[in-house]
Amino acid sequence: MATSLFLSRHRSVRASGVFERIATPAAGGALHAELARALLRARDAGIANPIAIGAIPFDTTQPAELLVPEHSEFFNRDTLRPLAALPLAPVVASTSIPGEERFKQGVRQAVANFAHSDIRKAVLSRVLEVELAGRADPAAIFASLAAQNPTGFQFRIPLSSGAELVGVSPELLLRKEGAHIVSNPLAGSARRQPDADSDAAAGGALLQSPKDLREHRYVTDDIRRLLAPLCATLDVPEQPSLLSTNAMWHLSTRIEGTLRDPAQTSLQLACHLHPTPAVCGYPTDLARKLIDLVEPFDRGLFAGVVGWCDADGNGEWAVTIRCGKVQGNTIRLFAGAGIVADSCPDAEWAETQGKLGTMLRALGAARPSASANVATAAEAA
Ligand SMILES: C=C(O[C@@H]1C=C(C(=O)O)C=C[C@H]1O)C(=O)O
Repeated sequence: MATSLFLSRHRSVRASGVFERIATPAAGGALHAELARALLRARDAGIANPIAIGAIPFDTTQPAELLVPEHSEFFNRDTLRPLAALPLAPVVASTSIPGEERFKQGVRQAVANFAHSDIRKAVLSRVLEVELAGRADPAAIFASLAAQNPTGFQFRIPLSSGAELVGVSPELLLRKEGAHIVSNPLAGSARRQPDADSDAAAGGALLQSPKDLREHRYVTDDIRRLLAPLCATLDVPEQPSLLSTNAMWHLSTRIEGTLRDPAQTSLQLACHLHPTPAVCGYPTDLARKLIDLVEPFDRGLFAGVVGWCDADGNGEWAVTIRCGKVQGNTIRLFAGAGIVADSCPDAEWAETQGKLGTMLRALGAARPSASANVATAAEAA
């Protein structure tokens, strides 16, 4: 059984061995009691500081992919030696589902829908099925991804099917330490540019873009609505700031709060917020229905939640984006974009291309962007 990894500027975790797997779906809430019992069993079995690590799917009625490992250790990411580059089989083919025309048609369909419904935002995504000449090695992909993306949340989660989830998310859904919580939603995006001046201009334009500011606002308003009743203090900055990855600029808001009742676990709180309008839309239930109608594939773990939680409920959960599911010779990559009334199909397609660039570059299948060399990447939280 491969190692599970979740790297963060905060605390990084490495876990191995399977004490128990937990597949109870997050919807309905039974998962949290089940997890608490599993962590108690682990402690009774002699595991000193048991944790759970893994992922929750976008659709929370689907099985969770959590495990309580036999061994886990926390470490400081900065002290990690750079992972040695491992040989990667070359990419031989890639197929988008849906294809370009069908995706743009979906954007038009969503925009038309807004005029006749209460939906204000829907996040539409696509899959890129990438086939390699040989076995897709998750360790090699992770090493390449970590070397190219030193910030954000790098993760490697072995799944019950034998596949692996690998990615680097820039988006913190929820971190909890005692009563202190932080969430750092992202929404509203622009592609990084190859030369420094146009790159800075693209970031500056994003910060002023009414369309992107609106897209972002749906997310922060919804997170405020969900967290305010649970918090004694809650700070939601009025204006977003910029966060950059190697491929994208994002509008970003760091939300911080103090819980009234610190007994809620980080996973309970993450599930309370999930899915935010950053990956689903607004209002949530209507947007989810529209996504079901328009997207011709199952998101699975994409746009879900990935991270870890300890027996005191402390932990950190990122939004499962900029990722792929690795199995055999293939890796299934995912990317989405928030659609609002003034969205343009060409620009939304280009946004998903930009987002796919992070994983494609790790696979050696995209030109390295000059912007990847700009050492300004801010970091979530
Ligand atoms: C859905 C994705 O990203 C989400 C959507 C964003 C947007 O629409 O601007 C930005 C960051 C993420 O919250 C993705 O990367 O696939």
